[in-house]
Amino acid sequence: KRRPLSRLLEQLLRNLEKRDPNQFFAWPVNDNFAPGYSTIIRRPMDFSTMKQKIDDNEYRSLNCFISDFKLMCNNAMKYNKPGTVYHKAARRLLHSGLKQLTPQKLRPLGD
Ligand SMILES: NC(=O)c1ccc2nc(N)sc2c1
Repeated sequence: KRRPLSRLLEQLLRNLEKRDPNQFFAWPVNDNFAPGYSTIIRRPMDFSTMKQKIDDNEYRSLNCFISDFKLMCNNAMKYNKPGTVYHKAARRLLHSGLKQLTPQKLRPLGD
């Protein structure tokens, strides 16, 4: 917790979770309610797993954290057909979440 990166990531995670009011991304997707999920999605990811990785100091950088966030959203856009509530929620979460994670001022300097 004391590590500066952990504190930052925990704050960012809380903000991302607020953008998922239906909690579609709160827990690992279960094959029982998502038929064939584990055969279609090779690398599952969800907010609870990201929280555990923060607590276990598994993220070495903000970029690693952002990669897991993108993975989680892209998994949902792969498994769920366009037009479904899940696909729409994933696309919306990805775009609004990235705006928070990579605002212009945070982007590396350069062209
Ligand atoms: N994150 C997801 O892809 C996701 C979440 C919840 C859910 N519930 C279903 N019946 S399919 C499904 C997919």
